[in-house]
Amino acid sequence: MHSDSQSANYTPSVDNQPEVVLRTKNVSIYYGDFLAVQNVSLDIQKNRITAFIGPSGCGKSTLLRCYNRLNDLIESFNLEGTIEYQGQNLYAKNVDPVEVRRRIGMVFQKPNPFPKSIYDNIAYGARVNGYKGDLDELVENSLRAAALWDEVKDKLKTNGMALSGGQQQRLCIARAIAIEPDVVLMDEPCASLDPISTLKIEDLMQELKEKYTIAIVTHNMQQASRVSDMTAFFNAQASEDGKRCGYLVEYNHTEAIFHNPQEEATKEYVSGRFG
Ligand SMILES: Nc1ncnc2c1ncn2[C@@H]1O[C@H](COP(=O)(O)OP(=O)(O)OP(=O)(O)O)[C@@H](O)[C@H]1O
Repeated sequence: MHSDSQSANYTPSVDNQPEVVLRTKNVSIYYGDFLAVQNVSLDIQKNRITAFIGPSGCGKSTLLRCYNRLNDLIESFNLEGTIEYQGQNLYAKNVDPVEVRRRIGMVFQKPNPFPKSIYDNIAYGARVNGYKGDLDELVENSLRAAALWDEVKDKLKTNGMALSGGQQQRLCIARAIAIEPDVVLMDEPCASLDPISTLKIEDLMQELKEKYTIAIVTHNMQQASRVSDMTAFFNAQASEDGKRCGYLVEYNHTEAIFHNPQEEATKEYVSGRFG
């Protein structure tokens, strides 16, 4: 199985040895008996944007959710292989998933602000974590970092749900960074946004990567080529039982994936000739 994935799982010899934040080693992911993702190895590098691209069902979101142990909430979920965060096994028995999610935040496809004021959307996590600093300052700084402050500074008591979709998504990003994570995972963060809001989020990502490491799942190849430094292309193929299993075809600098891919499948996918 996976003849091309075996020649692949292509990872570049990386220049300047950037620091690895999340190391994925031979990871296979199951939902019950179903092997959703097979044998993925890739490193997510510090202060870079890593994009996961590939056809529907190849396991991009499944893998992304493993990085902050969100799949733990699914009873049938099982992971083989290892994911190391800052050199530590993320799935070791003594690791607290709640602490993992504090360090590795997530922004979802559909903006999901709390049905609370804009202010409380940001302050909530800090309060829960027993934040001792100045909450007003934290709210302002987080909203500024998410490029939302100027639009909402006069209505911080307004319900977050009353904002536009694009503003809600930036509020969710502000909420994610308010708890000062290291990594922000984004699962198709622009899928429900108009082109202008999408560009705002893309610009924002460029600013955020100065401080955070970002991994993003996107269906939008232009977006991957515009925003990411590294791109992982996944595909799915039928296993013996006819079920489709995802695997990593190729992982490299975004420029190489889009302009000089090593694998035929990548070439076809990025040129739109896939399937
Ligand atoms: N909670 C779950 N229980 C069982 N199977 C699941 C679950 N979540 C995902 N899957 C299956 O795992 C496979 C990978 O799904 P996943 O959503 O990770 O793919 P994806 O590449 O992100 O797809 P898309 O681009 O359509 O979002 C699919 O076959 C999907 O049906």
